[in-house]
Amino acid sequence: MDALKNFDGAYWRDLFDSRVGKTTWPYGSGVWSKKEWVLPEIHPDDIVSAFEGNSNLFWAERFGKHLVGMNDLWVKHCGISHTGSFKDLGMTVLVSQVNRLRKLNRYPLVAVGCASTGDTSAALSAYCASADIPSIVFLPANKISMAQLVQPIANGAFVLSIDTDFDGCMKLIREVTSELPIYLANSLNSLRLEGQKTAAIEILQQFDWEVPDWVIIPGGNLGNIYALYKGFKMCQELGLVDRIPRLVCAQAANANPLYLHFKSGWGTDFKPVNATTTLASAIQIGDPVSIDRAVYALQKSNGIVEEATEEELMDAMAKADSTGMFICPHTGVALAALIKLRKSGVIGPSDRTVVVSTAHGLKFSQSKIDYHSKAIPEMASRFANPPVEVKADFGSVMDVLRNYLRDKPPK
Ligand SMILES: Cc1ncc(COP(=O)(O)O)c(C=O)c1O
Ligand SMILES: N[C@@H](CCOP(=O)(O)O)C(=O)O
Repeated sequence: MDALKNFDGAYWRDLFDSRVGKTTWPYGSGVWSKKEWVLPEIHPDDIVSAFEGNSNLFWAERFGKHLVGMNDLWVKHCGISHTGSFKDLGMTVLVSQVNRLRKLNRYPLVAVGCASTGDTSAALSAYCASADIPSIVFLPANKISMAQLVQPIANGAFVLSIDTDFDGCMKLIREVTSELPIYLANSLNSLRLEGQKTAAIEILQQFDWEVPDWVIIPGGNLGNIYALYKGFKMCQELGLVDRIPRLVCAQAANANPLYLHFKSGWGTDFKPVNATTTLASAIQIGDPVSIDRAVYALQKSNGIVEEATEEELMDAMAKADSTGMFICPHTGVALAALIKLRKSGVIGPSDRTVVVSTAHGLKFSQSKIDYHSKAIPEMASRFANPPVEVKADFGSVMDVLRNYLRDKPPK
């Protein structure tokens, strides 16, 4: 930081803005266009990048106006990315460093490994495959989506399907990487957070360096909420902006250890929980490795933790999709938290608010299929939009359409 402070805020703003939209290697990446803040020493030839980042900061006009009475609601689509989740931002940094270490031949690195609820393993396997580095992933059996599972398989990772949950996989990978020369790729490794923090810098850049009032992020292992905080804080400390947004971490009620800790007033000792099944499957985590980082970030940003039930998160996802988005259930958790915070008045109608969307909805399509076919037990699926089956003749089709159009007068 002292070295970075040799240059003022205007210098950094201009430097980062000058790289937007460029393909000069490696500055076409939303991560490596901030190389000096991420991993300054690495040579560009060692960088493993898919030009990740630079994701769409989408004005959620219709969801904002019609569902939460806001005109300044935005969704940062970090899931519109190479492997379909925000994990690419951190994985490019970690795999680049491993690539560099292997070339130095100083460390007996035989592979890179992670425990995963799906998206970390997808990102790790893709970036390792790109650099011809062996990858090993520990997955909780039958607890991730098919789309998530096929990614490491297709990318050539060594995939272990383990009869436990994510927390069990995380315990095992920590034990294994302390015994074997396998490099740990989970966000316990801070290299991941150095990449993920650039989403915060992008958000400020996309607002022309104006600071939003709120940023809402779904939380599981809790590395990302800290990474976003670090990105905002670096921008403040280096003079690019004069304040940071208030952060909200949104959790599934079925996997809500941070929420319970927050509601206890950040009581003396954090207690992990036994995370139970949630349709926001990627955050079914009861013993998050970055709990201390997340508490620090929330305390330093006057932050809040909210939770969402299964019905609340799925309804929020369905409503968001009905406004033209196609979000994952985890973004549904964040939007459900927003709805609650608007109802309680904590977030005001004119507050500029960003919801971080962490994965593409296509990775979790089965949950959407189940919702819209009303196949989720004990869930009303109020906004289900099932297809209408109709005989293949003109008369039957016209009858269905006349019925559908009857209460839709032309505008
Ligand atoms: C799609 C998705 N959203 C949100 C999260 C939560 O991120 P973190 O684990 O950094 O809290 C994860 C991973 O945990 C994820 O895969
Ligand atoms: N949801 C994550 C869980 C692991 O998170 P990490 O940031 O510690 O790798 C996943 O996609 O595996």
